Amino acid sequence: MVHSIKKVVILGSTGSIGRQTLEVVRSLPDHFKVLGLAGGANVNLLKEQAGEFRPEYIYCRDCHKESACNSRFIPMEEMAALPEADVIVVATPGGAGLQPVLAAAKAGKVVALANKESLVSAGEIVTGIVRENKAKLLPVDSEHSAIWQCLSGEVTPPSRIILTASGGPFRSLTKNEIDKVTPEQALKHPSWKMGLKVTIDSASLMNKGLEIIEARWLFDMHIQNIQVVIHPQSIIHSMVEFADGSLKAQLSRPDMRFPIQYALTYPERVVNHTLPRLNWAEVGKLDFEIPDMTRFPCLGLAISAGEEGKTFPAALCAADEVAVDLFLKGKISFGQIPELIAKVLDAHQPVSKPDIDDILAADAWARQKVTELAGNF
Ligand SMILES: NC(=O)C1=CN([C@@H]2O[C@H](COP(=O)(O)OP(=O)(O)OC[C@H]3O[C@@H](n4cnc5c(N)ncnc54)[C@H](OP(=O)(O)O)[C@@H]3O)[C@@H](O)[C@H]2O)C=CC1
Ligand SMILES: CC(=O)[C@@H](O)[C@H](O)COP(=O)(O)O
Repeated sequence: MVHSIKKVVILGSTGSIGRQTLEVVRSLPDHFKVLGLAGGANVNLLKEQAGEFRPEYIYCRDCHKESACNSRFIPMEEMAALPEADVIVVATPGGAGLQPVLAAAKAGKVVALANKESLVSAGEIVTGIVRENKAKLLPVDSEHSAIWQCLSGEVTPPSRIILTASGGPFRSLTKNEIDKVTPEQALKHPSWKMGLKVTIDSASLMNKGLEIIEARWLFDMHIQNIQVVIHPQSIIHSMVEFADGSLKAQLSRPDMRFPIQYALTYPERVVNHTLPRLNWAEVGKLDFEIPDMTRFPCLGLAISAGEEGKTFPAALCAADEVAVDLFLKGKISFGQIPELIAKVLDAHQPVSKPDIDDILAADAWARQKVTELAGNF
């Protein structure tokens, strides 16, 4: 089949998703050209990537314009809207991902979306701008890529989405034990190698809560029809149930290059011999459990914020981002992450039908509130 070479922009190229995106690009040189790269603090890696992939455009948060490399230095929002770009990979984490997603959506781009917080905080606004400008949101998050793939070819909406969760490293610990774990323990994810923030969110099950809200916007489902099942092997990436009770699931080895490649080559599927195949003899069996919201209160907090809507999800996201950072810096315990978020949500004065300024104000308020509350601990 004849295919054109897609020009790809990668925001967050020095992170876990960014590096794996570049691995996919490297393994399929006839399919992609890197048009732009953006990173934060890891200036040396960004320079190395720029040397190898020779992007026309670059952005680096922590370096001076002239020191990055030979590429043209432009802001991330401008890079996300480049007219010649075929696909924009947004893998900048947390609140830093929102403005690039909005810029790409306003420019009608195809967005391979790894950043989940933008949809959690401002799902209605982002999906509205996507629709108005005929942009496309292609999920990279493994669970949402799985659901997207399961829905392919279906003409009736699903009755239920079942998100799988690894359960994280503390799946079998008691509440008391979980509350006291160290950052080092929490960063040992059993099945995925990811950035710091999403790894801590996985350990607290906040990640699954954020993913419920993300799925709500991506697939236009009520939160009550999105459920979570613990599946420690992380081989089934999620499932969809239809009106007739039939279920579809998507499976692969836990390797983010699968959903990244699918989003980049969509609607085609492309042979890539560097991607690992499932060995059923090695897999042996697949296990499932129901999540325990008493031991993992972050999941319940996210579901409540998602059901309440308004500016609650934006406050949840921002509070979580700051709380995770405080935990990683040793300033609060793991058990204090949900405690702080619950207090922030209790104190939040929500705005109904928020516009983007309301979302940004809720985000700023929650960041300040959580810092203030943590100071009292
Ligand atoms: N990792 C994974 O497997 C998965 C991740 N996701 C989501 O994808 C997103 C990225 O995750 P992940 O790759 O793990 O994160 P990482 O922390 O590994 O990488 C983050 C990237 O963003 C850059 N960055 C951070 N802050 C800024 C900023 N303010 N301005 C510009 N660049 C910035 C970092 O630059 P630098 O390193 O140079 O500082 C780095 O390139 C998150 O939203 C996460 O939830 C979703 C599913 C799976
Ligand atoms: C790899 C990916 O997409 C993550 O969202 C991952 O699923 C996190 O693992 P948990 O299932 O432990 O949250």
